[in-house]
Amino acid sequence: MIQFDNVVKTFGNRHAVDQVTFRVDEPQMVGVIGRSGAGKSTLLRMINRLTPATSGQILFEGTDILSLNGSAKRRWQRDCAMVFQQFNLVPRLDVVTNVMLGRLNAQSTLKSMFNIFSAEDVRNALAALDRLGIAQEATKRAEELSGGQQQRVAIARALMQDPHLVLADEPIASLDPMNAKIVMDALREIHERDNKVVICNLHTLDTARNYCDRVIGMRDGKIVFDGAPELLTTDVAREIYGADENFNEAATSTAIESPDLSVRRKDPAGAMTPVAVAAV
Ligand SMILES: Nc1ncnc2c1ncn2[C@@H]1O[C@H](COP(=O)(O)OP(=O)(O)OP(=O)(O)O)[C@@H](O)[C@H]1O
Repeated sequence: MIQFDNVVKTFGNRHAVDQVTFRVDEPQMVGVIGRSGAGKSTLLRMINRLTPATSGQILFEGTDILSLNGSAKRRWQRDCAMVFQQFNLVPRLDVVTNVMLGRLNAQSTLKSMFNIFSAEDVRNALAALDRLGIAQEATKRAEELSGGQQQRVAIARALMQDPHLVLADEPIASLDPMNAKIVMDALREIHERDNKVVICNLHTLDTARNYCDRVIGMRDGKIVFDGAPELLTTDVAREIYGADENFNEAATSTAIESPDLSVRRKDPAGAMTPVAVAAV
């Protein structure tokens, strides 16, 4: 599916992402963790070409996405939907229009300029909002919604893109624990029901452990851990976060109540397996 080969991103003489190589070969929910400045956002932003890579290759199903230009690049950006920490909605527009903006790259420039959407777009947007449990807010302005509701609108907008993969850059960093759980549950549901790759930057270890099939740990731009959440011991976490023996996991906790993934996480063959034996 997606493959990184020796990807580097430098800002001046600083390596934000340093020789990163990994591949995701099946629809997985991948959590990327690491302390602030480790390179998580830069990694994600290179996938959808918001940040240009300095060198290396990113392949999606064999296509070198770093060399895409013009309409091919726009099509790719539609195919990998991005969810941001700050939601990136248009505050004064109503919710349903915000969701339909996910279709923009799929329509003509003229239609895009005037926000002209078809009846089918409206139906699909309402269905996406319904799936996220907020269809009743469709006619409100985005700015009238709580943070958690706005993030669900942003996820509905991502769904409108019918993406190949969903990239979420610290989607719960601005949310309280209850809304964080709703948003993480929604991302997990998209992964499971639609069989999508979801790559999610997370600040907190417990969220990565609870929701992800695979965790990538970054430190100083490099991948220092790549494995199943069960392998993410305190010692490994210490290495990722660069903390000494006084490292306290609670400092990276959001206290989200754990979902019961024991009956949900899939093995590579698609069969359900308990968390303890789930493979990367
Ligand atoms: N546009 C930029 N210009 C210069 N330096 C940048 C830019 N974007 C990121 N960096 C630097 O690259 C490094 C990695 O940043 P990045 O935002 O990817 O880290 P992060 O792990 O996502 O951090 P956080 O969790 O705080 O968002 C940092 O040292 C950062 O200062």
